[in-house]
Amino acid sequence: MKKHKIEVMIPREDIKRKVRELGELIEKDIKDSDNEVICVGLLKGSAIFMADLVQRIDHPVKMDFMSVSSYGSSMETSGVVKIIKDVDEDVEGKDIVIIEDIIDSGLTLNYVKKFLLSKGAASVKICTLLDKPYRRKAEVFVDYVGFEIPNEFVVGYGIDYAEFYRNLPYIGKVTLLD
Ligand SMILES: O=P(O)(O)OC[C@H]1O[C@H](OP(=O)(O)OP(=O)(O)O)[C@H](O)[C@@H]1O
Ligand code: HPA
Repeated sequence: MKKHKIEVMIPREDIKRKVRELGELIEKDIKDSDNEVICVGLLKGSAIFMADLVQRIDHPVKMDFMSVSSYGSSMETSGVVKIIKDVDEDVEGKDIVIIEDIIDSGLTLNYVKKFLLSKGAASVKICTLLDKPYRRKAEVFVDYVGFEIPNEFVVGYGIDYAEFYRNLPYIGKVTLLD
């Protein structure tokens, strides 16, 4: 790992408040659906966000996880998305809410949304804690966004730099030092 420093970008109290708001929004949208609702977290980045968010949804939902990889270096995505672990649940006829930590190029969510629709999901919505809209390579409609952030490399609350820092309770900005 290169020499770097980390500064707080979004403190834990702001994340807490936002997670509560997102949970309420999702609850409002799903509570009248006759379909089963499955929250699908994308590993590993969404794990902490997902765990907090589902507790803020006052409606019975299932939890499932997918693992997808976009090959690349520790700070860049390559554009090639591959499914490492599929959902366990049958998604046919279900309402899916994909839970993601961050959207950057959009390639991951674009691919996963199409994949779940191709398996017969009745609807697929997307909830991301962070949105970096500046480097989109694929169009994705995001239904629920926590924070729009500048084009900085961030870590914490599930998000990693070379697999470290997922355990930080806040979102931090990484600056490389020379
Ligand atoms: O919009 P994109 O450019 O596709 O980038 C976003 C994806 O990249 C990161 O995942 P990563 O592949 O690093 O896996 P991780 O969740 O295990 O950290 C992040 O968690 C998103 O899933
Ligand atoms: O800012 C980021 N941090 C960590 N992983 C990422 N994947 C896309 N953007 C980021």
